[in-house]
Amino acid sequence: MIKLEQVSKVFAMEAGHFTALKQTDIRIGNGEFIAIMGPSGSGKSTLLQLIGGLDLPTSGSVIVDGVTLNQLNEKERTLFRRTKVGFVFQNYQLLPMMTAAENIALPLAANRAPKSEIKSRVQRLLRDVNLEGNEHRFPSQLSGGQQQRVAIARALAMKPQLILADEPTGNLDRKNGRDVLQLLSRLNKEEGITVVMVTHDQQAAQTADRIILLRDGEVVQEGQEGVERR
Ligand SMILES: Nc1ncnc2c1ncn2[C@@H]1O[C@H](COP(=O)(O)OP(=O)(O)OP(=O)(O)O)[C@@H](O)[C@H]1O
Repeated sequence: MIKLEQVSKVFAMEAGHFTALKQTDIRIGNGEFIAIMGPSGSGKSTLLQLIGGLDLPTSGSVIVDGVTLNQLNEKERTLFRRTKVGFVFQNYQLLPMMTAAENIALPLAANRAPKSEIKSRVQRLLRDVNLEGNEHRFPSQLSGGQQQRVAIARALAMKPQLILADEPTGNLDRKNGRDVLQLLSRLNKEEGITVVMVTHDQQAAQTADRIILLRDGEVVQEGQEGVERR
């Protein structure tokens, strides 16, 4: 369960302060697939960063599976991110000098998993995202959709129960976008992984169980409206 209680995020800037999130309360249950929507600048990415412990709220609490993230020290927060959350970004964020397999192996290597275990886990992950045979390719030798699937495999490496995806289909054409959404949906339905996805795309949002709509740092609508379960 993800709980945001009266969460505000204020950025200090030269010209003064900017409030990106205003005393926001949000609840997301385990196993939900949530789409976060809203106009540009409404606070979507800020919200995702707070849930993932990439940033801290100015006030209020972010609680993930009973752990209050703003009470963790830096080291504990890093461990939380590395072991509990899989991050997926619009621009994939793969390391260009590493092969698909090496990119997927990164979180396992960072966690000092034994080499043999890394090898078998990477093979399994490549299979899971339908990229067998591409392990030795570099990101530049893969399509956008394939790169995003490598990024999803990397996000899954530590077997997180939560995936946070910021515009995962934003750079993809329709077909590749659909494949990525189907993959996220399958992980959600079959593995019970909670997915929180920021998207501008109404059609992508239809994959979710529930849409949370933000405007000017506030939740303006939350619920099933317009959402068709596939
Ligand atoms: N580090 C920062 N310093 C100052 N202002 C910031 C910072 N990060 C975000 N903001 C501001 O907070 C507001 C919300 O940003 P955020 O990235 O969460 O919006 P968004 O809804 O994800 O937008 P988009 O759809 O364009 O990605 C924006 O006005 C942005 O300029």
